[in-house]
Parts: sequence; structure tokens; C-alpha cells
Amino acid sequence: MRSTIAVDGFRKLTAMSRATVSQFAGVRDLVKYVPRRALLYIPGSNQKMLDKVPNIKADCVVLELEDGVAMTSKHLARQQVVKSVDRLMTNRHDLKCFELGIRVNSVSSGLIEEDVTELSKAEHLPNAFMVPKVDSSEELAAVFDVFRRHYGAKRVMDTNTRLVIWIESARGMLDMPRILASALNLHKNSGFFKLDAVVFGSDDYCADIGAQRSADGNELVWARQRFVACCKAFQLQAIDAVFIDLKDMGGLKKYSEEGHRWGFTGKQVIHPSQVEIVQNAFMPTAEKVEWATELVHAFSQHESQGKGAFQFRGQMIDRPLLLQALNIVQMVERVGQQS
Ligand SMILES: CC(C)(COP(=O)(O)OP(=O)(O)OC[C@H]1O[C@@H](n2cnc3c(N)ncnc32)[C@H](O)[C@@H]1OP(=O)(O)O)[C@@H](O)C(=O)NCCC(=O)NCCSC(=O)C[C@H](O)C(=O)O
Ligand SMILES: [Mg+2]
Repeated sequence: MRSTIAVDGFRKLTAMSRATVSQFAGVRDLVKYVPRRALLYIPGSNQKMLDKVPNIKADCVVLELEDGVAMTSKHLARQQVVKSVDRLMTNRHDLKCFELGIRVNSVSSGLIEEDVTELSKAEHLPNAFMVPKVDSSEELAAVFDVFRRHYGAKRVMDTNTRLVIWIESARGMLDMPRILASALNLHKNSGFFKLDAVVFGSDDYCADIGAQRSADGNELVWARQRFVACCKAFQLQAIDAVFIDLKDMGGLKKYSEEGHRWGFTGKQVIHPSQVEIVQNAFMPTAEKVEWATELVHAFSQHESQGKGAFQFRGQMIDRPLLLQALNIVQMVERVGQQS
């Protein structure tokens, strides 16, 4: 299996690299790197699915209050999610995922206030709060405000809760640089909710621009490529479109591998059967892991001799290549520790 090869490859090289990589902790926050190859939704209204969470091996599990929950079940979903987050976070070391998040409803839905009122009654916070349909920086300010009012800044700050947002409209897509910059500034000023990843809400985006989903996915090419560029400009993880055809595993693999090649860090999944295919697609190959580990080592040696650029396996290497290599090493290190 592709991922196993990559992890094994990494393990052989890890002793040499770990000390070397840690020298670059200032370049990337190595401690907090969260793999999000597969981000799985669990509708909060479905208790049977919520009960499966402890054994789910998706990198990121999203307890869903938004579009996966019918309008008539919002109240039930909030109550079940409150109980689940307490149960799951009490035994967080038994969880198989790297991140447990809760996706609330959007600011524009008018439901977020009630969501956060209920969620703040839980004793525990999730690892991340997740906010869909962010269309403007003003909406983000409203998100910080509602959480600050119900939780108190100290409570959110003390738990180091992360923020993940969804871009799902033409307006959001065009304003992405401003939205992402203001999320990072809001964190700087408030001390809580560090934005860590951005998710492309492709189905809502298609609805917003009036596009129809097709088998070749051409209608999303521009948006997906712009999305990745904007995320990466702010050093944020980019999570690719959901693949809704549950029976088409070949198609899922193809789009996952394409997303990985295009720079996405992971993909949304809606069913447990999609998790492993997506995780494998977003895992670097053994050759890539070896390249990254040796590059990081070589960079360290050259930097200590005062050289910022140098030749490595016939390629010119400088800082951007170091960052790419660190992405790979951090991802495999976390996945290797978990497996
Ligand atoms: C799509 C589903 C409704 C299908 O559910 P179901 O009909 O029950 O499927 P199966 O019979 O194949 O299920 C087999 C077993 O697996 C469990 N299961 C299924 N899905 C999940 C899940 N997501 N989490 C946990 N467990 C799951 C079933 O319970 C069965 O268990 P058992 O009976 O014990 O064998 C369902 O998969 C589902 O609801 N998925 C999530 C849907 C959702 O949340 N959608 C909203 C998010 S997507 C989105 O918003 C994208 C973005 O914002 C955009 O705009 O693009
Ligand atoms: Mg959506």
C-alpha cells in the first residue's frame, strides 16, 4: 500500500532527520502540524454515526451541524454534539483521528448564535471550530465576536482551539486574500482561533455561480487552482472538494491524486468507505519522503556554511524548496506516529 511504503521509508530516515528538522521549527510550527488528508463529516443528528467516532481513522473528524443536518433536526444535533464532544474529549487519547472539529452554521444563516450558545454548555471544547460560507472579513469578525461572548476569550485561548473556514461562493473566492489576511489578523489581535486550514465548499460554490457538476469537473478547475494559490500564499492547508458519488471509487482516487498534485493538502469525505483511498492519495511516495528528508539535512549543512542556495540531486535548492520538504516530513512524521 502506498502510505505504508511512505511511512516505512520515512522511519528508516527519521533518526537522521528529526534533529535536523527541529532546527527549522521557526520556519514552520512543527509541533502543531495537523495532517488533514481526509476530513470526514459526521451529521450531529445521527447518534449511530456519532457513536462510531472513536474508531474512525480519518485525520480530521467534523461533528456536523450545518448542511448535513436537516433544519428540523438542528436542536437535536446541537444536543447530541454537546454530549459527544464531552465524551470524546474526555477520552481524547483514545481517538484515532488527529483532530476533532465541530462545524457550526454560517453567520448568514442566522443559526450560529444558537449553535454557539448550546456548544458553550459543554465542558470541553473540540480541537477546532469550523465555520462554513465565509463570504467576507466582516463575517469573520462576527464569528470571533459570537465565540468571545459565549465562551469568553480566556476559555478559547486556554485550550488553543484552532479555526477552519469554508470558502463557498463567488464573492468569497474573489475576496479570499482579504478574508484570510483578516482571519490571521483577528487571531493576532485577540489571541485565539488560529486559522490553520481552508476548505473549498465546491457544491455550494457551484450553486452560487450557477454551474452544473460534470464528470470531468472542468467547471471547477479555475476555482480549485485559485483556491490553492490563495491558501498557500498564507501558508494555510487547502482542503479539496467533496466527491459525492459514493460508489465510484476509481473516480474518487483520480480526483484525490489530482488534488494532491495540484497542491491540496487533503480532501473532504462524506462516508467512511472514502477515507483510506483519500489518505493514500495524499500520502507522499517513499521516494518523495527520502528526497524531502535528505534535502532538509542538506539545507541545514549548507546553511551552517552560509549558503542559502545550493545544488541537490541536480536541482537548485533554496528556501521555498525547504518549505515543501518540511511539509512532507511533518505530515509523514505525524502519520507515522499514529499508525
Ligand atoms: C451519505 C450518507 C447519508 C449515507 O449514509 P448511509 O445510507 O447510512 O450509508 P451506508 O448504508 O453505506 O452506511 C454504511 C455504514 O457506515 C455508516 N456511515 C455512513 N456514513 C457515515 C459517516 N459520515 N460517518 C460515520 N458513519 C457513517 C452507516 O451508519 C452504516 O453503519 P452500519 O449500519 O453500522 O453498518 C452518509 O454517509 C452521510 O450522512 N454522510 C455525511 C453527509 C454530510 O454530512 N453532508 C454535509 C457535508 S458535505 C458539504 O457540506 C460539502 C461542502 O460544504 C460543499 O458545499 O461542497
Ligand atoms: Mg457547503
